[in-house]
Amino acid sequence: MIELLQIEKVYQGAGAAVHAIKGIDLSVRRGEIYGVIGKSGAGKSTLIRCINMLERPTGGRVMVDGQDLTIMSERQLREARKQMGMIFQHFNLLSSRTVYDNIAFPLELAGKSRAEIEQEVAPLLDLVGLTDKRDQYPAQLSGGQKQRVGIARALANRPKVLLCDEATSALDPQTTKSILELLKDINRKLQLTIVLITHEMQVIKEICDKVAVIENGVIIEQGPVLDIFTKPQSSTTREFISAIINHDIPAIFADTAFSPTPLPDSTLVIRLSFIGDSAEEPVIAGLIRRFNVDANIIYGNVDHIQSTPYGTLVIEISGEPQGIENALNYLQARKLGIEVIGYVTRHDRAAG
Ligand SMILES: Nc1ncnc2c1ncn2[C@@H]1O[C@H](COP(=O)(O)OP(=O)(O)OP(=O)(O)O)[C@@H](O)[C@H]1O
Repeated sequence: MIELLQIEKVYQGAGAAVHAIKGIDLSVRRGEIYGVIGKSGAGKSTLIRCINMLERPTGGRVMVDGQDLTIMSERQLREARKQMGMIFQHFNLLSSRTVYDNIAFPLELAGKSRAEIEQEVAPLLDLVGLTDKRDQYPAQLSGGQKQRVGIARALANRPKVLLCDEATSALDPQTTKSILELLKDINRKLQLTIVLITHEMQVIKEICDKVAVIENGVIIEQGPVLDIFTKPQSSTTREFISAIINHDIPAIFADTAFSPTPLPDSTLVIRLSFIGDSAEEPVIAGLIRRFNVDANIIYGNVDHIQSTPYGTLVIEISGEPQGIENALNYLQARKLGIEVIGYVTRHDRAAG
């Protein structure tokens, strides 16, 4: 549905030029919810604004539904933009217009009649749960209600894509949850493709199918949310995830020197990630029974990414060297995420 190919964006200001986006490729399938996460200044806003050409990339191509937006005239672009609704952190509602008239605004611009507008707006009010607020003004609404108006307005032209620019960043956690649920709901009901940018991993965890991590104008990691959460590759990604899942080495190992290979009289510390049904399997019990080793759980956590259960366990396996190797091979042969943290001698372990 959306293909970004080698997108570049250089801002030429009065001072030095800012290279905000450096050769980004991104592919979003129809019906997908794709999240882009990054720290302040990483280039998120620039990137999402390149998708609807609010910001013109200085290089690369933007393909939406098979059309190349970068070669369009302003007139063609105005037409193409109708396929893409957008919502904003600070809602950007017109304060002098009622809820109804805010949602009606894009339809008025499109030259629709009063009757046509009523026919379109009424179901949108219903969809976002604001039918009883239709005649109120933005100042009379809560933040969550304002964003619902923003969503309804963004959907007025029946777009295929919804772009969300930090849409929940100004909202409290409870309201954030309800807005994310609404986005998920319209994604399903309307087969809408959603691209969102955020600096909160919780948002990605709640509703996204895929995620890209952006840093200094470059995508440093991308893939299905479950994969990125259970096998983060970069320190930035780990940092984002650590807000929700603890991927750090437990504190008791803080000063421990780990060896990548077995040492005389050492134990093995590993991190296991479970996804889906295997989260329920009694893996540790099996390990102890089969290989005559001991497994000491140092850290454990079970959570859900949307409806999929996943867990992380840090365990220390001790026993005869051959038993430990057999246990590791057994775990690696199963559909579990395994990360070998390292071998540690019992002596170091006691000191740590
Ligand atoms: N209009 C502009 N002119 C010059 N530089 C800009 C402009 N807009 C953004 N930048 C610069 O481009 C870089 C990326 O900014 P951008 O707003 O895309 O990041 P962001 O990840 O959305 O950050 P935030 O979360 O703080 O909004 C930053 O260095 C920023 O200062």
